[in-house]
Amino acid sequence: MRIQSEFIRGFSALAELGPAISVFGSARVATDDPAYQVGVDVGRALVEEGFAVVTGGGPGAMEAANKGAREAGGVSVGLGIELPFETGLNPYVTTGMNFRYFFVRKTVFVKYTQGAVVLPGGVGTLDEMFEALTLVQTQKVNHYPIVLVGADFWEPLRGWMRETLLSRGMIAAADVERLRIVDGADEALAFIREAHAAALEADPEDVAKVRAQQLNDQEATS
Ligand SMILES: C/C(=C\CNc1ncnc2c1ncn2[C@@H]1O[C@H](COP(=O)(O)O)[C@@H](O)[C@H]1O)CO
Repeated sequence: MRIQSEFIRGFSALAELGPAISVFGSARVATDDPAYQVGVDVGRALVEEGFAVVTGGGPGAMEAANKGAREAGGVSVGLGIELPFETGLNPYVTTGMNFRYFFVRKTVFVKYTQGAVVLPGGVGTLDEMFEALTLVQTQKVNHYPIVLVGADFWEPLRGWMRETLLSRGMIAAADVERLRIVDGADEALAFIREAHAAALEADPEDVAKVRAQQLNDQEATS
């Protein structure tokens, strides 16, 4: 029951959200780390393109993306998580909620966004990135671009995926290509823009359908 109500709360909280992009990334990046500024730039660029920004609402790269989004005057969402060492939502979140369950939160991330920008991070970031990739690989989610920012950080991972996973037949070549690696906010945004336009062209009613589904969810829960 607790799990069910958390799904309902999550769906209700974001039911009115328009086009949005998830931003995943390390909770531990300091504000003076160059990676923090990349997060700020990503948040700002997404808002200027018309997207809401959805992060884990915590510190580090999440805070950076929320900061960029908020300073650009956009919708800055934080899907926080209750942890033994509570950090709370960062001050740049304009729409927030806290989850008890990681798996509910991950569902909300993918359900209410049209793609993901992944900044360098640790196991939490990898978990979120591979969750999204699994859903795309299995076609549970379509037209969901995943862009990894920071070639020096991400290329070794993609190399391992090619040299170990692909060469042993555990993934397909297309799966490796599903992860686009770029440097900087401008390149990330260019990919998201291109992928979003392609999604709309492939299915012009896509955004309208997502919106209608969100409104249905809201009605079902109210
Ligand atoms: C460890 C620290 C803070 C933890 N607080 C978090 N708050 C919100 N979301 C979090 C937190 N920690 C992890 N996440 C989620 O995972 C990703 C980051 O994990 P990583 O292991 O740091 O890469 C992130 O996208 C969040 O969704 C420090 O004080």
